[in-house]
Amino acid sequence: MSDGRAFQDGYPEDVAHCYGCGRLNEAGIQLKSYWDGDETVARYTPRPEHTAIPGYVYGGLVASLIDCHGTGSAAAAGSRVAGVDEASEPLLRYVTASLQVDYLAPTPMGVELEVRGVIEQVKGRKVVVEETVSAGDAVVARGRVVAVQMPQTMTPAEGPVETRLR
Ligand SMILES: CCCCCCCCCC(=O)SCCNC(=O)CCNC(=O)[C@H](O)C(C)(C)COP(=O)(O)OP(=O)(O)OC[C@H]1O[C@@H](n2cnc3c(N)ncnc32)[C@H](O)[C@@H]1OP(=O)(O)O
Repeated sequence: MSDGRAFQDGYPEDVAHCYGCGRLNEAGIQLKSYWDGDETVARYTPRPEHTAIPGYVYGGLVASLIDCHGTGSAAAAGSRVAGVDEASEPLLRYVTASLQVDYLAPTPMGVELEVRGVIEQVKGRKVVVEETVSAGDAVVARGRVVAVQMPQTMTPAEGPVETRLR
């Protein structure tokens, strides 16, 4: 895994509040994604409140990991193509247009999950990312995210962060 700045640490401050990946959302997951060669990777250990049935992870959490690793991977890949310095400059902003998830096996609690992304396409404002979620040697979910660069019209809400997070 790459050292250095996570993709999400490169999000501009006014869009760093996402529940899944915003570094400024103290109640959130704060997922961190990195390059690993041509692929992308994130690791996360679910918390007790992410339980579906005792011992197993809620599918919505698995979907969130795929969602936010996908948009993070899109931000990194799209920014790279656009010539943004990923180590120091703010990354381009991408939002989820489409999120597909296939649950292949129950996801156990108490295990660090690994999310891997492969950049399938960078085309104009769109990036497509294919992903897997693994628990140890077992692939527990597959996913696909279509991310689109945030339109200029989708501006962050005004007011203090506490208000915007409500
Ligand atoms: C870096 C900071 C990032 C911080 C945010 C992290 C976000 C974390 C993940 C999220 O939770 S984001 C919140 C959930 N997502 C939204 O609220 C997005 C709501 N949807 C929209 O605002 C618009 O539909 C969207 C911006 C996604 C697309 O509208 P556009 O008018 O900009 O897209 P356009 O029609 O120009 O299409 C651009 C390309 O995307 C494709 N596309 C658009 N919507 C699609 C869709 N739903 N499925 C598949 N492809 C889609 C479209 O076909 C086209 O591909 P091609 O260039 O190949 O023709």
